[in-house]
Amino acid sequence: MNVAEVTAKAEVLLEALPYIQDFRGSTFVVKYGGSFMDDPDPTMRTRVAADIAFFAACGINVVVVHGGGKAITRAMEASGLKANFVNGLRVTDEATVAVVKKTLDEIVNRDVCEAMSSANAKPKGLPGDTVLVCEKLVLDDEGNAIDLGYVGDVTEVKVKLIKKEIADGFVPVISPVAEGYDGKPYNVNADLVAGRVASALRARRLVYMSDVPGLLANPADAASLISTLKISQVEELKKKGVIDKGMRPKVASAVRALEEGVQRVHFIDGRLSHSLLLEIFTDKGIGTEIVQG
Ligand SMILES: Nc1ncnc2c1ncn2[C@@H]1O[C@H](COP(=O)(O)OP(=O)(O)O)[C@@H](O)[C@H]1O
Ligand SMILES: CC(=O)N[C@@H](CCC(=O)OP(=O)(O)O)C(=O)O
Repeated sequence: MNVAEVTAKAEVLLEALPYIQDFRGSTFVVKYGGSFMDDPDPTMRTRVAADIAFFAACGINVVVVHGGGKAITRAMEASGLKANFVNGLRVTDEATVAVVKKTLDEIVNRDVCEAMSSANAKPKGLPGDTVLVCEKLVLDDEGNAIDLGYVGDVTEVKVKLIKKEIADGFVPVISPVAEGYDGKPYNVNADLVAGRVASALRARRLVYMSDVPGLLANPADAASLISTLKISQVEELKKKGVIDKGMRPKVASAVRALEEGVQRVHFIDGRLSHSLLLEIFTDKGIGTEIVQG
């Protein structure tokens, strides 16, 4: 390696220094997206896990919430059940919620923890219904009455239990299931869980990783990235159909988290090598940042 190459490497490290100094002791919540986790290339998951290990080594308290929508749909099909979504949320009857819980806790959570262990990130898998309480979801994101079956809306995050794991040096890895007031497990959209967990922990950063570069003005055109989205622009983009499908719960929970005190919310592409590190530790982010205003 010549001097210029060595210097360039040092410069990259130094660019991260003020961020590392500033973020030490802060809490980040990372939504480990369902879609990109499904990629057949396992190195994708390992790279994200390495980024999380990097944060943890810098003294940042990372909490992971994972999805698993595609894995659930596959497991439903294998059981002869048909997946059906309303505004990005899965219609969940009694047979479906059993498949959801089994798939998330026994397959996806284990996979995420394995990827993190291989990057020495010290994961601690937490079935969501051990740390999240919910009521049945009865209103959609427009305030209209809705009945999706066993779909919950998180009302309590057991912050003490999560903080205890962090204090013991673990990265909590939470599945998107919550315990209802009837003691039964409910299916909760993972983006909504990530937002509620971030608010409850007063996180400094909430990062949603998915399989798109961020929020796109035209979902069919990857080059149409909206770098900064103000809360005041959300309604219009919803009316135009730009914020649709899986983006609806993502944007709704991002807005709510900001209103509840989370400092910044990012949407980034989990398929892109080390997008998490680049978004947080460099001067120019790469995805969509959602801000107050
Ligand atoms: N304006 C938009 N920009 C980007 N993606 C969009 C947009 N509108 C809808 N989407 C869809 O949202 C999906 C991401 O949400 P979701 O399926 O819930 O992903 P994940 O499971 O990774 O959280 C994208 O794959 C895309 O199909
Ligand atoms: C109520 C609801 O829709 N729950 C989601 C939970 C998993 C999830 O959100 O996974 P992704 O992040 O991969 O989409 C579902 O059943 O698909």
